[in-house]
Amino acid sequence: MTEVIGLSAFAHSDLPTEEVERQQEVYDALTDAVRGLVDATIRSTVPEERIRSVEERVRALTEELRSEQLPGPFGIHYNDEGRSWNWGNVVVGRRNAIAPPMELLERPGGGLRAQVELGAAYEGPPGLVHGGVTMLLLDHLMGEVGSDGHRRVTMTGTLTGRYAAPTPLGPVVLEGWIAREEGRKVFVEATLGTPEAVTVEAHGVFIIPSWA
Ligand SMILES: CC(C)(COP(=O)(O)OP(=O)(O)OC[C@H]1O[C@@H](n2cnc3c(N)ncnc32)[C@H](O)[C@@H]1OP(=O)(O)O)[C@@H](O)C(=O)NCCC(=O)NCCSC(=O)Cc1ccccc1
Repeated sequence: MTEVIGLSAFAHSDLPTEEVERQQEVYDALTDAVRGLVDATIRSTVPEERIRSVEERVRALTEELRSEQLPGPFGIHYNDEGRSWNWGNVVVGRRNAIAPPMELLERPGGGLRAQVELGAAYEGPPGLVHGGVTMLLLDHLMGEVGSDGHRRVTMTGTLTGRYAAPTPLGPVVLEGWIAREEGRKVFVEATLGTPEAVTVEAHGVFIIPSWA
């Protein structure tokens, strides 16, 4: 059953959490393999004729996966045990090879933190993380912070960032916290950087929508 709330589609599922976890392991392995393929596609130096042969085999694998597929995006699924899974999400999706993926952890003192490894697929300026990617990760983390443990829905209203220094590809750390709240507005602050230094500071107004 799919329930449409505001702009989002949430699908109720009868899958028990144990089965969700089992399936997640299966897809984690596939997604990790595809992520490796993305990185290898960028960095491979094998001769051109081998590239053509790999292309044919990748197309065949894609056809095999497409033989049975959803009519649209994955959406957010949830069961009666309170487990939800958004495996298509561009930042945290366990079946999305574009997602690093980012795993969210509790931040001491409140809010959330995360550590991700950003490789060649996230490059903007040479050797550096694309500025849009850093804001993508920050937006997601800050949205989750604003939701206060999924207690409420929040959507990004306004997001601003200050790029204080370039972010090299490699390990990246993020943290975000609620600065204050005014009615339906949740003011969230966050930082992103290397394990040694903050490179981006972000401020966001996350809104609890009128329809929520
Ligand atoms: C929902 C809303 C943002 C606001 O609509 P309504 O509910 O009708 O709001 P209403 O007009 O009743 O004003 C209430 C109060 O709020 C204020 N205010 C209003 N707007 C803004 C503003 N832009 N910026 C700042 N403040 C604003 C307004 O002045 C008023 O303040 P007041 O009480 O007078 O002091 C709507 O414009 C929308 O859907 N925009 C698209 C959002 C979208 O697509 N975002 C991207 C996808 S989410 C994502 O990717 C991240 C994510 C990841 C993971 C997890 C979670 C998140």
